[in-house]
Order: sequence, then C-alpha cells, then structure tokens
Amino acid sequence: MATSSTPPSPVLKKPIKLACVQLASGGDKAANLAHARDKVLEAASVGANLVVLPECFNSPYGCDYFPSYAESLLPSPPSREQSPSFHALSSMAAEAKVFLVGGSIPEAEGEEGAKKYYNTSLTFGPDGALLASHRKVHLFDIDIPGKITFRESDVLTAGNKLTLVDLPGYGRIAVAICYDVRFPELAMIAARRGAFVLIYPGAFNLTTGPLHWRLQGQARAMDNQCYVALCSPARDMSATYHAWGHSLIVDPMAQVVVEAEESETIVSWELDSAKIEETRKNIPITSQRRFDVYPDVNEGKIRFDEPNVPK
Ligand SMILES: NC(=O)CCC(=O)C(=O)O
Repeated sequence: MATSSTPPSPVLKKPIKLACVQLASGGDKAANLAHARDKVLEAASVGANLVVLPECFNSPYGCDYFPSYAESLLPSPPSREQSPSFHALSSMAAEAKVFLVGGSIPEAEGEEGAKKYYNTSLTFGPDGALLASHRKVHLFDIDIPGKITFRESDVLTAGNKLTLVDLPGYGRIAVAICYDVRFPELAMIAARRGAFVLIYPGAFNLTTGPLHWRLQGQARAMDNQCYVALCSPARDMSATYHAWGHSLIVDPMAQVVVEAEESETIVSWELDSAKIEETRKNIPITSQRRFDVYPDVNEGKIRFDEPNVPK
C-alpha cells in the first residue's frame, strides 16, 4: 500500500549548471572576499548559473575565529559597515549574474555583552537580492579521542529552521551547512517539499572527511533521489583546521559525478530534471512510502517559514 504524495513535478523547470568553488581562504577577510569574487566570475565564465562557496569562506574556520570575524546581518539588509560580506556576495552575484549560495559566514546578533553567534549561509539572486538565510541547525560538536574534538556550541547558537529557496525560472533548492548533512530528516523534508538539489557548504576534516564526506553526500542523494552538492574550502595545512576538500556533486542515482582533490578548484555539473524523474520512475520509493506504518515521520513537525529571509 502506497500512502505518500509524490513531490511536485517537474522539480526543475530547465537544466541549471551548478558549480562548487573550492576556495582557498586565509586570515584576511577583505582578501578572501576579493578572491571569492574572482572565482565566482570564473565559474560564471564557464557557464555556471548556480554557484556555491564553502563554509566560513571569509575567515579561517574555528571557534576562536567566529566572534572576531562575525558580522551583523539584521535588520536586513545590513549596512556596509555592519556586513561587508553581505554586500560583497550581493555584488558578486549581480556581477556574475548567477544564483549564489554564499558559503557561510560567522554572524553576530544582539547587544555587546549579550551577543549570540551563528554560522550563517546567505543566498542571493542574479540581481543581487537576498533570497534566503540559513543558520546552521546542527552544531558541529564531536569528540573522537586522539583524532578530533570540536565544539561549535561553545561559541555558536544553533539555527532553528529548514531553508528552501525558490530560484525563479528553475525550481527549489535546499541549503544547509556541513554537519547538517548528517541529519537525514532535514534532507528528507526538503526533498519532499520539492527541492531538486540539497546544497551543503561544508568543511569536513582529515578524520571524518575520508570516512564520511562522500558517503553522506551519496546517502542524502540516494534517500531522496535528488542532486546533492558539498562545497569545501581548499585544504591549508598551515591553518588550525585542516579541511578535507573533495567538493563534489552527486546525482539522483547517488553517483558522484564530479569531485575535487584537496586544492583550490571549481567543479561543476549540469543538473537536469530528467535524471530526477527517471530515477524516481525506475525506483519508485517516492510513491511507495508507508506512512501508515511510520505516521510520525509524515507529521513533519519541523518549523518552516517561507520566504526564509531575516526580518
Ligand atoms: N564544519 C562542520 O560542520 C564539520 C562537520 C564534520 O567534519 C563532520 O564530520 O560531520
């Protein structure tokens, strides 16, 4: 007995070329922003119309850095003084005429002495307008003795909503950040609400990267029969955090169609609705779900606001 509703079709009105910019960033924010601009323009020059930057692309990644690099994004739009990164991203999206998932940046909210910090991804349209903001929902707190201990929650506050973004003329994407990829629930709800691609700016490390990065991307694509993109910073062995790199794009059959090594590069792929539809037709799990057996999953009690733009 099939009890599910099938996601809206077609999920992607026309093909879109997605590029992940595996950016090399350092400690100089202005230089990082200028370099990101060059790379976004380079991606656009080879035909990309949806470009993704990595997690914390404007700063080094680490709890010690979040407060000093944080920018205030509210009220939206922020002034140039409040958020140079917001304005740089908006300008590069407009200059390159692309949809831009602007990796993530450390965000500060609140008064001095009572500030909260978030890991936040901003998505802009080809006219430079902000389309959505995602605050990392699942903070990266892990402890693998002798390998890696990381506690984002020592500094950061978690976001509390799923982020879906409608790209006019194309369809719906979902944006989440790095550790969020480990939570299939978020991905499943995004896909069931019509996202054709799940996009994760991320920065896995040299312990979990080789073990799980590819698997997580493939698992989310296989479960949801949609595209998945993971975009990492380039590896810098002189930094305090060593990113895995290996930015990649996975197709709806869970095949990794492009994958970077560890150094700075751009990987791209054309996303096509036909591949999603073919996968869902050939392996029809979207219509075979048994929500009568697992009704709590169907309730989808996660908070969801649309449009997902900061007030
Ligand atoms: N920046 C992150 O959220 C890292 C996540 C990660 O490395 C993992 O294994 O998960």
